[in-house]
Amino acid sequence: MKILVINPGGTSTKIAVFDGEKKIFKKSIKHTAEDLKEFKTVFDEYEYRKKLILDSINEGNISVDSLNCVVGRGGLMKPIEGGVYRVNKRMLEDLKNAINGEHASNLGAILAKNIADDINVPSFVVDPVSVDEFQDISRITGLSDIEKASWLHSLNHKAVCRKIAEKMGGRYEDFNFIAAHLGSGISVVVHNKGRMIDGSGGRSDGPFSPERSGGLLVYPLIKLCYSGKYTCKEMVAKVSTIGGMYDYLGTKDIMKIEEMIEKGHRKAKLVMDAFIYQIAKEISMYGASLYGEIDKIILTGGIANSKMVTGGVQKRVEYLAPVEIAPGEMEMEALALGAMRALKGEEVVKEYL
Ligand SMILES: Nc1ncnc2c1ncn2[C@@H]1O[C@H](COP(=O)(O)OP(=O)(O)O)[C@@H](O)[C@H]1O
Ligand SMILES: CCCC(=O)OP(=O)(O)O
Repeated sequence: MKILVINPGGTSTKIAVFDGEKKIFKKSIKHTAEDLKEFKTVFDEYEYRKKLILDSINEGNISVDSLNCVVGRGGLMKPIEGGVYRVNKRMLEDLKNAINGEHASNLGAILAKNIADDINVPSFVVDPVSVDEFQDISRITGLSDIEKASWLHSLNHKAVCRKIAEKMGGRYEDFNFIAAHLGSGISVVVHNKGRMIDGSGGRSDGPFSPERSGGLLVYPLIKLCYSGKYTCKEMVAKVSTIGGMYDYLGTKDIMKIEEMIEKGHRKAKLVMDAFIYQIAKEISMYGASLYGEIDKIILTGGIANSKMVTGGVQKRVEYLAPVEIAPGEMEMEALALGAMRALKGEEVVKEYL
C-alpha cells in the first residue's frame, strides 16, 4: 500500500512516500522568499508546489500511478474534532478563502486532492491545525469580543503523545500530559485523557518562539498598533514570522544562538534564559488545568534537540511531573499512519461539514 505524504511549510514542502509502514522516499523541497514572491495568497502556490512534488517523486523513481492514496497536513479550517478527514469541496472552499487565516498547511488538502484525483485514488487530511477539543472554560478570554480558539500543532502533539502512552503501556486516552511542541512555532497543550482541552500557540498566546512573539502585553500592543508606525500586515508579520528570537537576535536558528552564547554574547544569553523561563511558566500554568494530576511533561519539536533548552525547562518544571524528551517531529509518520488506518477501515473517515 503506497501513500504519498505532503506537509507544506512556510519555507519548505516536505514529502514522503510510505510503502506500508516503511518510508521508501523522503525529500524536503526548499522555497525561498523569492520563489514565493509572485503569489498573492498561500492557496495560489498550489500549482507551483504540485509540480515540484511530482518532479521529486519522479526523480525518486516512484511512479505516481503506483500510489494508493495521498494525504496532506490539514490547515486552518472550521474548528473540528481530531481524526482522519476525506478532502471534500467544502474543505477546499474554506481553505481557499482562508476562513481562519493564512498558513502554509492550508495547501495540504488541495495538493493531496489534486494529485489523488488525477490518478483516481482517495485523499485525506489528518488531525489538522484547526482540531478544537477545548473545554468551554478555556475559550473565555476576559473580553466577550474575543474567544480563544485552538490553533496548535495537533498532528505532532497527538502522534507523540500516542507513542509515549504506548511506551508507558497504555493508550493516549489513559493519561494526562502537558506537551510543548518547540519548533519555529511553539504550542503548549494540555492533553486530558486523549483530548486537547486547553493550550496556547499559533499567533496569539504562549511563549515567544524563534519567529513568533507569543502572548504580548495588551496595552502596549494596542498603542503600537495605533502608533502609525506599522500597517496591519506588518504587525501580523511582527507577531508571526519576524518576532521572537529573530526580532531580538536576527536569527531563528537555536543552534546559532547556542554558539553565540558559548562565545559570550550577553543578549543572546538573556533572550535564551527568557525563552526557557516562558516555556516553563506556560507548562506550570497548565498544571492547574489538570489539578496537578500530570503523568508526563513532554518536550518535542526541533528545539527539543537542544540540551540547553530541554535541560533548562526540565529544571523548572520537574517538580510537577517526570519530563520526557521526544526530539523532532512525527508529522510525516502520523499522516501516513492515519491514511493507512483509513484505507484499512480501522478508523472511520470523517466528513468535513
Ligand atoms: N539539533 C538541534 N539543536 C538545537 N536546535 C535545533 C536542532 N535542530 C533543530 N533545531 C531548531 O529547531 C527549530 C526548527 O524547528 P523544527 O521543528 O525543526 O521546524 P519547523 O517548526 O520549522 O517545522 C529551529 O530554531 C532550529 O534551529
Ligand atoms: C500552531 C500550529 C500551526 C503552526 O503554526 O505550525 P508551524 O509552526 O509549522 O507554522
